[in-house]
Amino acid sequence: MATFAVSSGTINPLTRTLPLAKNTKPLSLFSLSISLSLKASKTPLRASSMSYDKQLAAAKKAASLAARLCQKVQKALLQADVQSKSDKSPVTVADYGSQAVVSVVLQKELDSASFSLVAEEDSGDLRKEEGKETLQRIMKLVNETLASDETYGNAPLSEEDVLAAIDSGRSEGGPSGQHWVLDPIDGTKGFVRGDQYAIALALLDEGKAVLGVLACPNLPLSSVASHNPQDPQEKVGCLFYAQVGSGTYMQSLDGSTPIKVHVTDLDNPEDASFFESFEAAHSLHDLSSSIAKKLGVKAPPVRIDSQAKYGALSRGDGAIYLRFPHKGYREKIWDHAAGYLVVAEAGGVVSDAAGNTLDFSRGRYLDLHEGIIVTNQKLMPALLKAVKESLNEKSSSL
Ligand SMILES: Nc1ncnc2c1ncn2[C@@H]1O[C@H](COP(=O)(O)O)[C@@H](OP(=O)(O)O)[C@H]1O
Ligand SMILES: [Mg+2]
Ligand SMILES: [Mg+2]
Ligand SMILES: [Mg+2]
Repeated sequence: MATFAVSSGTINPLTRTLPLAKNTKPLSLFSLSISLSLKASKTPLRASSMSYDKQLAAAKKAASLAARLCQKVQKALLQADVQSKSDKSPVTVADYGSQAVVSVVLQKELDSASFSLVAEEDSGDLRKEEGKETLQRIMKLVNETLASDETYGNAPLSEEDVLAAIDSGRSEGGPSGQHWVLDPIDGTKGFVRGDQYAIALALLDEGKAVLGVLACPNLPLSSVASHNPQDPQEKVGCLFYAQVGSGTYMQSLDGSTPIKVHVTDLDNPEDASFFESFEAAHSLHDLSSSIAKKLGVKAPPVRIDSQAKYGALSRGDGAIYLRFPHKGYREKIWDHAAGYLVVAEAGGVVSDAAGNTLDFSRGRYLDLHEGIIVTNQKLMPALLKAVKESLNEKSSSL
């Protein structure tokens, strides 16, 4: 299979040839390859106890276990060679299973009395007669996954427990109190293709994102830009996490020493590269091209699925992320909350096309002015200008 899937000036360096993350090399090798390729400093975690430390530890554990479940399903899916889009059942199983695992872990680790979760999936279809078999499969997967962690080994969940765990994600969120925000598999289409996906978990406090965790099982530990999927030595599986005011860290999903990451400090757009959705249905590729051209960006777009784009940008793999959904689409908070904080704490800026910061306090939807743009502080003024000009040209040509 090709190392790079190149089509019409586009690079997708992360094809399905990526191996799934496994327990592999000693930690020192991870640290070496990461620090060489990312030029990121190895910084010890802050010793002082922050107010969200306990929630962060629970969120990392929850996302890592959910990633384990997803990896298992994706592996089976690819081996069985049934990744046609018409066969949605394995995806459904992984989406629900991941949501149940995260919900259970958070409630076990934290005070469940005040637990509020805004999550993508609900159990409606699983409670129907035709959902019975799927529910059985999910229950088995969830129990196997929880049992793989020694702390949860001996109390298997019933079908009703699994349904309740999934449905705990029905919170509406909002501007007051604390709410977890979960996308159990972001980038479902990438997941089915064997490409990128993420488990994205954030915590909102009084409407603001205060924690962001992104588990990206297929993302290389080294930069996407230098990634060679045909190199069997190259490791994949990243866990990004950010706590408000404390920066962004990345470690291997297998548990290497965390390193602090930063967005690129590029100030010349000619040297920048930009990310966008792999799926043209999710973002207007033509509009991104026009913006990039105005800015003077020379490199072709890097198209990858899911909030792995935010993770990759937070460590400087690329400088810009452009997302312009088709008219009428309403963004959801779980598609951006975790990625937003991961980038913001790494020194980046995330805004809508008018330069407004994202507002996660309005419930399940993220209402904004046309599109989401992400870059570093130096490039943002020029990017906003290019976006404005391109949008004006687009509307005057209609
Ligand atoms: N028509 C559309 N326009 C924009 N985003 C869409 C869309 N249809 C689905 N999406 C969202 O795009 C997300 C994936 O983003 P990306 O293109 O960056 O991989 C999906 O998340 P899920 O896969 O969790 O459903 C979904 O929420
Ligand atoms: Mg999503
Ligand atoms: Mg999803
Ligand atoms: Mg979805």
